[in-house]
Amino acid sequence: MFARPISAAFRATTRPSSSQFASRFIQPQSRLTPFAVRLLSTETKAAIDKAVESRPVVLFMKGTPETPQCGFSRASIQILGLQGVDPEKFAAFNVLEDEALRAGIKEYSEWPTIPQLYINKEFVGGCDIIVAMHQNGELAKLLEEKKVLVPAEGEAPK
Ligand SMILES: N[C@@H](CCC(=O)N[C@@H](CS)C(=O)NCC(=O)O)C(=O)O
Ligand code: FES
Repeated sequence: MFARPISAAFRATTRPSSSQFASRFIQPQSRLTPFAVRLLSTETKAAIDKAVESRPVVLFMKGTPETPQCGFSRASIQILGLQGVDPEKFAAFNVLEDEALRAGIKEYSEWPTIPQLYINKEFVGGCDIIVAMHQNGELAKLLEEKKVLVPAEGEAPK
């Protein structure tokens, strides 16, 4: 399932009524507050939960696997391809299609940048981590363990 956009779902669920609108934006008590301001709405969180659960391997990226719009997303998708991730077990979500997703995923994962990789609903990391895990063999081990690779010829499908 490559590049199935969830922007429609986001648009449908994140438009607030005027009364909801104010409550989405909690003002910090002071400029020195140690706590981050929470912007992630329940609706956006639910939509991201759904995206993360949609397939075993999920990449939030800029652009699509066929046409990445950033080198970090391109490198990440290339590595998943090189590793032999089964397209049936993979979904990509284009954050450039939805501002709520682009902002929301950063808070959801507590990670400030795109791309972001999830495997079996667990956040793995961004591009640097994907590259490092690709180089040190950890990614191959993880993908094998989670049975998300295209079966080798002659191997029974998992
Ligand atoms: N070092 C990062 C590189 C990714 C990165 O720096 N992404 C930037 C530029 S594409 C980003 O997402 N900035 C925030 C944004 O564009 O919303 C990683 O390991 O993933
Ligand atoms: S879009 Fe400029 S570095 Fe990713």
